[in-house]
Amino acid sequence: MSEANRGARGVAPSQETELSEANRGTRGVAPSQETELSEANRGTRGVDPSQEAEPGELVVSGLTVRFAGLTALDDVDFTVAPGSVHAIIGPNGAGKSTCFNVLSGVYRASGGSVRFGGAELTSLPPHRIAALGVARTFQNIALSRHQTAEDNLMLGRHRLTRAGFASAGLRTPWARREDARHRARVREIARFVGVDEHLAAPAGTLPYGVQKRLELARALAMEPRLLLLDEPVAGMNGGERRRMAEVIARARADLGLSILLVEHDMGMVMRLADEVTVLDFGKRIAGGEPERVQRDPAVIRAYLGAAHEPAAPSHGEGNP
Ligand SMILES: Nc1ncnc2c1ncn2[C@@H]1O[C@H](COP(=O)(O)OP(=O)(O)OP(=O)(O)O)[C@@H](O)[C@H]1O
Repeated sequence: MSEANRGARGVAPSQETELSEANRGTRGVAPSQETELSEANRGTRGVDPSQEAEPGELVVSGLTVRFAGLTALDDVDFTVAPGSVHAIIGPNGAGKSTCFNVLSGVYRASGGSVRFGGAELTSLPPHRIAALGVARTFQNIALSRHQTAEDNLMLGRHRLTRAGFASAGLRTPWARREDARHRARVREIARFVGVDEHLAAPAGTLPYGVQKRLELARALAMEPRLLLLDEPVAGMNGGERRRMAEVIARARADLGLSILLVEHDMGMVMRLADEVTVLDFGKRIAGGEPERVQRDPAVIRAYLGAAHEPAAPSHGEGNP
């Protein structure tokens, strides 16, 4: 698959090497980052070492989220293997976005655990989770519309920037060199995602499909190890979908990222995912390889049920 990809996209090998080299260079090598990472790793709060996730592995166990009387996630388990694409699917209101919001620190879990590598994420705020190498995109585009595409990508590099506010503001030579380094990397990522020709344009003026790829580029600009993509092709036309799918496949193949994907487009899921977790009314009802999950009677029932309901069923009352 990776060979086929390489053939199809026509990226010169030198460019590819440069990208992965640069990626290796920036990812987790700066001493300040290392310290932060290992500190978070150390803060594993007395968990049995035998339950430690492998490096880069995401282990979700017993994850439960309650909102006043409504159980949005109910004892959900799944594991994302390092370097794999894992999709979370399910009818509307199944709990997919809630799951993402817990993983990225936006929502607090009511119970259960989310471990990434050695770190427990459920007690960490979003910026600490991002510092561990978890980046996300949103269902609705969340770019800074009036800033240029390039500046939006530079925002993604914020946590990797070591120049303090004062030296950056005073434009010391050191801060200028750092800025140039980040801008070079941003251009490289923009090329990788295919938005480099739009870098000077205000983000809000760009076509929808380009904005969605720009969001992905901003997440990549954080040099993540795990990418959370919330409906990356929602609202796109066929051509844009294919292009996005290709970029996601390359992010896994060339950058070695783990990718967790929430997506309604089953074609995308079948094409991209190594493994699928199916949620319905907050519960995990099936999981495994896409081909098998697609034929699972519980999954078919969940989707047909949703399609045949006059309105989305309410979770509140009947849920345990
Ligand atoms: N902040 C919140 N407060 C109260 N209820 C919420 C909140 N966020 C989500 N919910 C509820 O939790 C349930 C799961 O919602 P969620 O958005 O996670 O589902 P989803 O699978 O992402 O749906 P969709 O495919 O429509 O985006 C829904 O019943 C939703 O109304």
